[in-house]
Amino acid sequence: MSGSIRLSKPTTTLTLDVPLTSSKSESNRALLLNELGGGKSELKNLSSARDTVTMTRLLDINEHTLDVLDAGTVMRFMTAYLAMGKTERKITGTPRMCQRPIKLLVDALNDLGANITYEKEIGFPPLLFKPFSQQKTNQLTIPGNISSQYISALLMIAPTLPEGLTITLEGDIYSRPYIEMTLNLMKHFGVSGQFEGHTITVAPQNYKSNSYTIESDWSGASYWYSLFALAEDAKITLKGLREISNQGDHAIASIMEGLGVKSTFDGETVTLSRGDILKEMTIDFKSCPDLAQTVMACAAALGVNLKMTGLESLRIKESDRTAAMATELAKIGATLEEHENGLWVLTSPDKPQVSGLISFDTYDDHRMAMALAPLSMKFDCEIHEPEVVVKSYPEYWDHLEMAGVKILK
Ligand SMILES: O=C(O)C1=C[C@@H](OP(=O)(O)O)[C@@H](O)[C@H](O)C1
Ligand SMILES: C=C(OP(=O)(O)O)C(=O)O
Repeated sequence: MSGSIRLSKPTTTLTLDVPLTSSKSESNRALLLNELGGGKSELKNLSSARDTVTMTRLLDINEHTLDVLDAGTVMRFMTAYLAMGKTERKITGTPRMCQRPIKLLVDALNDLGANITYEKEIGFPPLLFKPFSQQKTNQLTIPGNISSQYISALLMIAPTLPEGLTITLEGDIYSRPYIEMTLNLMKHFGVSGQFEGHTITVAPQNYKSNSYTIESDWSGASYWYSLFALAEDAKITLKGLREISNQGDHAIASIMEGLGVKSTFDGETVTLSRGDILKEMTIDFKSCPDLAQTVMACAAALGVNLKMTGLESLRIKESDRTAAMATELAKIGATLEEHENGLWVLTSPDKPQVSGLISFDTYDDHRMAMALAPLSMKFDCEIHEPEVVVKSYPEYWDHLEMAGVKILK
């Protein structure tokens, strides 16, 4: 694929009839839980996402230095796993990964009895591991509003500790559905934990083998909701999605009702249909931060204004996502501004004044590329570095093409 691709809208009905990729969040948990349980579980429908390919590869090899590339879950989950190990190891990642904070998790693991140090800057990868000595405490306190991945990582290793673990979450709990996904999958593999108020307790227990079929990716499905909302004519059926899902991003189904998309569930299939579009929406993304870019781009193109909260964690993801979206959506005349107390306001143009090709940058961030691509239903678009999508949805451009989007490579 070249340095950029050009997208233009289909000349016939936009039609998707192939399965989505499956969830990298579920896949990466299932892989680690299987490893902790002796590696005998049958995991079906693992994601093709590079983050999952990386997780599989790193659990398989026995090398000193592990490179997670740009996969946040792999960095955080493997850090907890390696911290419990008996050998000296190192973990590193892309330059951006080495700017994503990890001190809260490292401090928590060191309090437990791990021996982790920083190779370069304190608080950031690369990390160096010496063998775990012995459990020093079974009580930890950690802020709940920075990254749920720290909490998921600690929970998954918790039952393997001789004294188990109680984690108290301080402050607001962000990305809570991801913590619940972790506990639900732990339960599937034979380990129970109690989440009451701000406290999660996991007693010492053994993981057991079990088979598990990974669900399709609701975050990946969000782009199809946006494509549907913006297309003149579309017929979209999304497969392998559960109405009662482990993934908090199934919230896209209710959010998109305000942007004119209704969902009808039938077994594991969701069919999209048209509804009314609101003029303005107020949305809290605290539980579903990965949906924010999709919803902002779609709303901007539909002329819907948004008042948003829960966007704090977007700054420390693959890119500084709020800054990146402000820059890119300005290209269709929308403004995204931060107000007091964590409020963000998207002011969308009534009729975007766009002439000619819009050229979108993607900031090494898969979700920038995937969230902006649906704008091609309304404008001719160019997407730079389209290969970034491999992180979570490698088939994205192929699926768009199959659905009828014209792609010039
Ligand atoms: O645990 C997970 O699988 C994830 C948790 C979320 O991160 P934060 O908890 O850091 O918000 C989410 O943004 C990420 O894509 C996947
Ligand atoms: C934030 C994301 O992933 P991670 O933190 O696992 O890199 C994402 O997929 O949007």
